[in-house]
Parts: sequence; structure tokens; C-alpha cells
Amino acid sequence: MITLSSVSKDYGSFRAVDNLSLEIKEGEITGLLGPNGAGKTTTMRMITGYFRPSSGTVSVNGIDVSKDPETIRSIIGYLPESPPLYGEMLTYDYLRYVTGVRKITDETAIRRTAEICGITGVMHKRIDQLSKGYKQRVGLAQAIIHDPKILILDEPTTGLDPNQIIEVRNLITEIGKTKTVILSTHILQEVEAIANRVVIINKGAIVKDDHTDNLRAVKNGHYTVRLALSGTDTTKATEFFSTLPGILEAHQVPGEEGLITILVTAGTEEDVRPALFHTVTQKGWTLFEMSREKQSLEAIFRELTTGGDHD
Ligand SMILES: Nc1ncnc2c1ncn2[C@@H]1O[C@H](COP(=O)(O)OP(=O)(O)OP(=O)(O)O)[C@@H](O)[C@H]1O
Repeated sequence: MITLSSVSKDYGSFRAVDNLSLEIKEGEITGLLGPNGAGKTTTMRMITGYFRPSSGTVSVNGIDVSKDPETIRSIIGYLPESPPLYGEMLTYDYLRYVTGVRKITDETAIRRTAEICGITGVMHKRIDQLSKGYKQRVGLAQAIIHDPKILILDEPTTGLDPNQIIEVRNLITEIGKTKTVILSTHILQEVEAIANRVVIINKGAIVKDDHTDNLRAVKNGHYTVRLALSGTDTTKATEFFSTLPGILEAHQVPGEEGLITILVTAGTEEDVRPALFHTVTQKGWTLFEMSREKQSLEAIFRELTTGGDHD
């Protein structure tokens, strides 16, 4: 449905998005996760047609975004980080204004959208008198008033209090049942709460693309065990370790000179250390060290994005 092919974006001599390729299927809720300055907003703006890529192509439903921006605008709803709201307008007048700009003729569009976004009760209030949570709902309303198939949300819960965050997340989840959604955030929990796919971006490039469920599995069960041993070779040791029950993978990592250091990833909550120890003694190898390290989601994110801030 959305295809980015080798897309780059330069601001002068600075490359904000670097040769990024991504395919998003209909119905997916994708979280673009990355630290400040990673290139999330730039990527989203290229999908909406707001920015042209410096190289590469973006297509939506097979249409090249830069060739037919009009059609793209009718397919996509966009909520920028600071929604384009006019504070002195009443909510109703603002939404009527948006229907005018979008040339929406469906008379029920405003009422329908207000109901979906839970803003029926504030239609006759000035926008600058609304709470941040309600302002964000109005922002969402302007993004979906033309019933777009795709919704793009730039940091949709930034600046909201914890209750408002939950409300807006629930609203996005509800709207996301019938749309393809891309949202950006630098908050891991946000992706976990809303998205079924996570694309981690750092320095303008994708460093991880996975189902949110897999990340949850990492959080809930997976951990690593580091072993330092001697009396064998790396191939044998990794081979034996990776065939043990509950072990997903084993590979060599740098370690103390003269020893083989191996990092084993366990895919179970059970402790695999006794089985590892057994293998080592059974084979007559010598164990110098063994330690278990919890691999939290935060740790993975940090590992993938450290040093990522361009600013
Ligand atoms: N108009 C611009 N001119 C020059 N540099 C820009 C421009 N817009 C963004 N940048 C730079 O490009 C990089 C990527 O910015 P972008 O806003 O896409 O990142 P982001 O991941 O959305 O970050 P944030 O979470 O802070 O919004 C940043 O280093 C930013 O300073």
C-alpha cells in the first residue's frame, strides 16, 4: 500500500533520511520509533507528499506521491506534531472550514467525525479554550474528516498528561481498526500499546523492523547468557549450545584473550544456565565465567540508537 524505495532526503549538505526502503501493507499499524532527529517527521512528510525526496520514490496505492499529490491528499490523513488549529475558532467552525478546504460535500462528515473523536460536547467551544487532550482530538478529527484510508500521526501524544495519553491511544487504536496507520514516537511503550509493527529509525536509516509481538516476547522471556570458556573451539561450542532446549541462538563476541566468549540468547523464561553448565562439564571444557543478562526492550532500543541524535 505504501512503498518507499531507496528514499533519501537532504537538507543542504545534511542527509536527514538515508536510502530508506519500507513497504507498509494495508491495515498495518506501524510505529516509527526513533530518538529526536532520527528522521521520522521527514519520512512521514515524504509519504504525505509535503516533502519531495532528494532521491528515490514514494508510492501510495501504486501512485507516485510526487506526481499526483491531489489524489494522495484524498487518501491520506495527516496529523502533524503541532496540528494546524485556529485557536479563535469554535471547534465546529474549524471542522466546517476543513470540509470546505477539502471540498467535502457529505453533510454528515462533521457529525460523524465528532462522534468518532469524542468531541461532540465541545463543538461550540473555542479551540484555544480546550484542554490539550481535546485539542489533539480536534487535530485527529481534521485528519480523518475525509475518511482517508491511511492515517499518519506525528508524535500524537506528545505533551499530554497520562490520562489524556491513554484516551488518545485508545482513540487511535479504535480508528486504526479500519485504516492503515503510521505513527511516530520516541516512546517505546507507545509503540507497544498501539502498533502491530515497529520500525526503529536512527540517523535516517532503519535499524530494526519487526512485529511488536516479537519485541514483547523479548521483553517477557528472552535474555542472554554470556560464557567465557576454553578447551574447545568456537564452532563446536556455539553448535552445541544452540541445540539445547530453549536456546534460540549462540554466537561469539569479543572477550578476554585466550578464552572463547559466547553470547547465548534464550527464548524461554526458564533458566538455561544449568543446561549450559552441564554441557560444558560433559564435554570436558573449562568454564571461566557465566552470567545472565536481561535484554530489556529499552536495552535493545538503546543499543540500536545510541549516538543517534543529529542535533
Ligand atoms: N527544514 C529543515 N532544514 C534543515 N534540517 C532539518 C529540517 N528539518 C529537519 N531537519 C533535520 O533533519 C533531522 C531529522 O529531522 P526530523 O524532524 O525528521 O526527525 P524526527 O525523528 O522527527 O525528530 P523529532 O522527534 O525531534 O521530531 C534533524 O537533525 C533535523 O534537525
